[in-house]
Amino acid sequence: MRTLVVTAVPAERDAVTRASGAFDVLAAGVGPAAAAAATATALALGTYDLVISAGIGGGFGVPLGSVVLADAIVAADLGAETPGGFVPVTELGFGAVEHRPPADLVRNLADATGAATGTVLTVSTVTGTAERAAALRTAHPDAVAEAMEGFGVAEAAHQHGIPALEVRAVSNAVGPRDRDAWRIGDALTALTEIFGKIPPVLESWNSHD
Ligand SMILES: O=C(O)c1cccc(C(=O)CC[C@H]2O[C@@H](n3cnc4c(=O)[nH]cnc43)[C@H](O)[C@@H]2O)c1
Repeated sequence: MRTLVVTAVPAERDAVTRASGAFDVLAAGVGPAAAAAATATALALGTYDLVISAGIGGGFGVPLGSVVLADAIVAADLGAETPGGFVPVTELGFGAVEHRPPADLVRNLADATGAATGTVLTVSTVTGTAERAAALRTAHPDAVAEAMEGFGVAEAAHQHGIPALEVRAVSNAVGPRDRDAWRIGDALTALTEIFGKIPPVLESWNSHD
């Protein structure tokens, strides 16, 4: 199985490559557009069976330095503001706001790594207030993390007919901006640890499906 891992920045790419040589790893840039463009370009080669969006992220009620796996990858701010509140593009008759990774693979990975599972939100703006964090929690009660690239990677993968996963190591809590509280080093270490455990799970998933 050939797996492409898409990170935002070189530090995340290096955290993954330190763990294993089993992946092709690409640092695509920050945000869903850069992630989608780079992923689609790489997938056009036609050589990949799986794509993983990976990096650091903000956690909803999960410990800093822990890792979460997406069972749903959701574009949280793709829609329209209306007097009645936010309306996702799907309710306007367009596109998609959610991609679902293969459930059995997510379960196998969670069992092997101890990672928590849940919805991982993709946002174009890092949440920086308690009010916005509360609104996201209300709209997405199953959310465990937010980041900025997963939906772009998953959308590109979907358009190529390839499954996508999202793996986020939690560097900060989603909420009021507190840059000093971010634990980026711990999150990158956690990213390396989990990617060391992923290859055998992918191999056994591949051989059974
Ligand atoms: O505000 C700052 O000073 C600051 C310093 C370092 C990094 C940032 C980022 O915004 C990094 C965005 C980057 O990391 C992912 N990420 C990490 N935590 C979050 C979050 O709570 N919400 C959204 N994205 C997050 C994201 O995927 C980007 O690749 C800011």
